[in-house]
Amino acid sequence: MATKRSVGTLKEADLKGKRVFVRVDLNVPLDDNLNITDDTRIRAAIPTIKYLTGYGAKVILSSHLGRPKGVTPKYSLKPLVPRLSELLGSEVTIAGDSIGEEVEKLVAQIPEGGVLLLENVRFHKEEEKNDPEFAKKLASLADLYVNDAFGTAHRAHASTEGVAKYLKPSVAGFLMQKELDYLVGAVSNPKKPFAAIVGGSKVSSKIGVIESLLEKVDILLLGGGMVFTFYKAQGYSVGTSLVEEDKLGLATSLIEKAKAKGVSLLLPTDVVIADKFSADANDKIVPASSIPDGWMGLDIGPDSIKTFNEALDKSQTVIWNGPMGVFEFDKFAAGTEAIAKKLAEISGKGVTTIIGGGDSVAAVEKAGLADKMSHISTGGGASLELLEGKPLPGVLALDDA
Ligand SMILES: Nc1ncnc2c1ncn2[C@@H]1O[C@H](COP(=O)(O)OP(=O)(O)OP(=O)(O)O)[C@@H](O)[C@H]1O
Ligand SMILES: O=C(O)[C@H](O)COP(=O)(O)O
Repeated sequence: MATKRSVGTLKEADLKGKRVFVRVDLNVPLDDNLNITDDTRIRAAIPTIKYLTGYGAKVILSSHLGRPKGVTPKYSLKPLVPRLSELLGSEVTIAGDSIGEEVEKLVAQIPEGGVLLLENVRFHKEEEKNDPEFAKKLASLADLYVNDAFGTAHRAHASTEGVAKYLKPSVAGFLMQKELDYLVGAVSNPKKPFAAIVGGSKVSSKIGVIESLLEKVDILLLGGGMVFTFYKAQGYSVGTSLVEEDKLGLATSLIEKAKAKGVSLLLPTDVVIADKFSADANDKIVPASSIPDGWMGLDIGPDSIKTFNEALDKSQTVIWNGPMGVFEFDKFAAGTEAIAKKLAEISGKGVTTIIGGGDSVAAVEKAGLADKMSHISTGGGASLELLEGKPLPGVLALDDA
């Protein structure tokens, strides 16, 4: 069963004076000094919280951070409090735990329109086990449940799935709804022609998404490290490029499947190659069919960019997952940047452009083009699973619309 798109949403009448348990995904990157290096997920959580406080609800926020094994100070949510308070325009209180007497006392003290942030919910091993008793304890804190943690919706954990069984109504927040509108709505009912761009390092991690997209798209553009497995399967020499030897047959069958479905599958025609995997490697551009021994492909070349751009100019809906090359190294970032620029340009002409999480989002942000896209997903793994057509437990657990 694919994930449903229509879930119950927030209704103002239910809110005044109510205690609302809001699961958000505040799993943001922190540096060694615990400074937030990208606050996108905090900003994305704000509209739902503001809506709830604006209608006089008492908001209990819950999130995980990282993958702690037990209570681990470096995974505390405390460093997030100043930024969260600043963005909300009001002081957020943090509890020392997510269940227990102290938490219950703090919940009882939340004023109408106030926000209490519970400590990292993964400090309890019962969270990831989706332990029903733990879920019941979380549920007992509140009158209703809002799940706005799209980035964690692929996890069936106590605060993302279990709690919805014990707390009604259980509804989606605005971020969750927006993600579903784009990643389920636009993809299942796209304006055509519909193009997908899939890149990233390995074909093995994108098989599901490629197979699922082949059922829906008119054009499929492939880039990144995975293309060398496709080249090798076609008999090209690929030098020392990334190749998954056990996926050669799969690459051939994906090419055949595209043909059978009438999908225009475009592989890069030229590549930027390097003599080592390094930012200061020597580089040159060669046709895809002639990568010399000892060299590896690290980006798509200018001819491929031109062909990909022409295909994108014909499209009305575009979804992008995975960079075209090793964009972390400036020398091999041009292909990824070119795609980001083209998508920004066609977005301005009314084309729906969806960036499906993970490294492609980082690349779009690095290029300063994030606000030009129709939708940038806050979920890496979650958006990939959704695009693969897998049900998301955190969404399935919510009430129907
Ligand atoms: N030609 C290449 N050779 C080796 N690595 C590559 C190549 N092209 C891209 N990559 C690497 O692929 C990585 C991204 O791959 P991944 O499959 O994780 O993409 P993603 O789906 O966008 O990210 P995430 O897994 O975070 O959602 C980048 O770190 C990039 O450097
Ligand atoms: O960053 C993510 O993808 C989400 O916050 C989920 O985190 P997890 O992979 O540790 O479950």
